Amino acid sequence: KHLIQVINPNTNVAMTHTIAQAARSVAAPSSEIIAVCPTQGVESIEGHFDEAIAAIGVLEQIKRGKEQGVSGHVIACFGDPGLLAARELASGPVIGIAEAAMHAATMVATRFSIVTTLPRTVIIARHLLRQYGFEHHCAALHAIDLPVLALEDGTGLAQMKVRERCIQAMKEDNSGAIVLGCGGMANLARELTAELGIPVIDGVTAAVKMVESLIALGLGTSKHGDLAYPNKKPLSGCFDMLS
Ligand SMILES: NC(=O)NC1=NC(=O)NC1=O
Repeated sequence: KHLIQVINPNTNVAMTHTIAQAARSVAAPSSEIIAVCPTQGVESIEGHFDEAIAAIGVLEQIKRGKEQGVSGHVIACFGDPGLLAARELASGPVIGIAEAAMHAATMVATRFSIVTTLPRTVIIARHLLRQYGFEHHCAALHAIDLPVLALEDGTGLAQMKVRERCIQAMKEDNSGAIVLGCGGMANLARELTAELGIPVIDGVTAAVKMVESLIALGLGTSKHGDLAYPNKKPLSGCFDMLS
């Protein structure tokens, strides 16, 4: 069995469960999903400040996963917080859910739209589109204008808004696919794909399958150059947990 660590970078236990369920729904029989979230940090990630905090928790979990002998890691937040730092620490592959969903979308459509949570997180998705080279593949970005944890409040309002926004995007953007812009939306993709008749892509499930593929190909994170293990140096205060 290959252990695959799926990290919810926020500390919300309900969302960690949503993410874990989605990951396990597609995991191969040869994979075992270990779903975790930081021991300390922020309950939802809705901007640059939250991402900076969450990145430390991601690194702490990457280190723990390595100690547990996991074969690969997923960063299950649509900002892919701490992705490159995590790749320096990791031996196996590390894939972010935005990266995974965007790549999958470009394989099934020439253009895709993104439906995310708060308007202020749209800029983070834009930065990732540029970083990954997908600016010209993304036709539009939409926000349901609800906070991330509305997806776990049990009212179904956020899920209804996601559905409405996906239908609107399909009509307005002339995109062939839609990317769900939050780890907490992971359980909505299959139903929306069936109902809308358009690939609606969740990054958690996409990332799990991509990590499995890289593991099967014998591809870990390159340790040649900038993703080599961090230079050894003393880490002071609370950061000594990372040394
Ligand atoms: N765009 C987002 O909603 N990002 C996210 N914040 C979280 O806490 N999890 C996400 O996926």
